[in-house]
Amino acid sequence: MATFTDDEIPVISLDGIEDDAHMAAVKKKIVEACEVWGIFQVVDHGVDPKLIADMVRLTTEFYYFPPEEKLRFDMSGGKRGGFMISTRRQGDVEDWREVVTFFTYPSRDRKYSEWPDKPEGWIKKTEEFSEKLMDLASKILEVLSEAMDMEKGALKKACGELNQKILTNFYPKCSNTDLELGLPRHTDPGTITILLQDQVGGLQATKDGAKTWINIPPMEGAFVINIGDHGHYLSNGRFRSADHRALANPKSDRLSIATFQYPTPEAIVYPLKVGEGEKAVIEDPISFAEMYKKKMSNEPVLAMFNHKGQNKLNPST
Ligand SMILES: O=C(O)CCC(=O)C(=O)O
Ligand SMILES: [Fe+2]
Repeated sequence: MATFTDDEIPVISLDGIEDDAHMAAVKKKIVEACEVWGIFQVVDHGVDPKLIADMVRLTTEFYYFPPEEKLRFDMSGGKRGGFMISTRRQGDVEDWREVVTFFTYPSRDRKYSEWPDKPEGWIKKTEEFSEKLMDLASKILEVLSEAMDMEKGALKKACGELNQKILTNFYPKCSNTDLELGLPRHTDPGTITILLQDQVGGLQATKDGAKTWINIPPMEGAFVINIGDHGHYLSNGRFRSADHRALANPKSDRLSIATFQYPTPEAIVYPLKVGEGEKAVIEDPISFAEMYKKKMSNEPVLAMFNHKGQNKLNPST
C-alpha cells in the first residue's frame, strides 16, 4: 500500500535519519515517490533557515536591479556563469525567466569574475549556501543509495568528484501565460537537484508524459528533491528522472534556486546494479560529458528579445 495518494508528492523528514526504524520508513516513502515521480520534498534537512532567507533576499535584490546593472554580468562571450535571459522555445511556447548561474564545485574551478558583486554579500552567502547544500546532497545521496538497496556510498562514488551548479531562476510576472511558460517541460541531467521555491507556486510534475500535471505545493522551509537523468540511469531506470516544468504567474514574480548535483565529466554513466533477468537501460557505458552533450544539443540561446520582438527585461517597451 502506498503511504501517499497518487497525486501527492511525499514530504519526508530527515530528522533522526540515523535511527534504523526511521530510516526504514524514509526508504519506503522515497522508493514509492521515486518509482512514480522521481520527486519528493524534504524537511528537517539541517540547513539553517536564516541562511536560506538571506540567500533568497540577496538573490531577489539582484533581479530588481536595472537591466544595465544585471547585464554587467551577462553570460555572453563564452562565459559559463553569470546572468542571462533564457529564450529556449518548445513549439509556440517559450521560457519566461531570467537566470544567474554559479559553478560552485569543484571549488578550485570557481570563476569569481562571473559572480555578480552586487548586492553586497551575495558572493559570500552563495559560498555558504553552496557548502551547506553540498553537505545535504551527500546526505540525500546516501539515503537514495540505501533506497536503491545499495551501500550508502554507492551513488556518491559513481559521481567521482561530486560537482555542483547553482542556478537562480527569476520568473517575472507574465500576463501572457498561454505563450510563455516559466520553464517548459524537462528533466534535469544530473544525479539529483535540490530546489528551493518561494511561496508563489508553479512547479509541476507529470508521471504520464504530460497528459496530467500535479502541483508541487510550496512549503516553507522545505527543499524539493528531483532525481535527474544520471540518477535515473544509475538506478537502471527504477527511479524516474522527474518530468517537470514551472508555470509563469500572471500576478506575481516568482523565484526558485536550483542546486544541481552531478558527476565529474569523466564519470562513467551506467546502471550500478542490473537485476537478474533485467536489461541495462544503457547499452554501452558513456561518460557524463557525452551524456550531457547529447541532451543539451538544443541549448537555450542568449537574446534580449523574445520571438515577438518584446524586450524580455521590460516587456511593455
Ligand atoms: O523554478 C522551478 O520551480 C523549477 C526550476 C527547474 O526545474 C530548473 O531550474 O531546472
Ligand atoms: Fe528542472
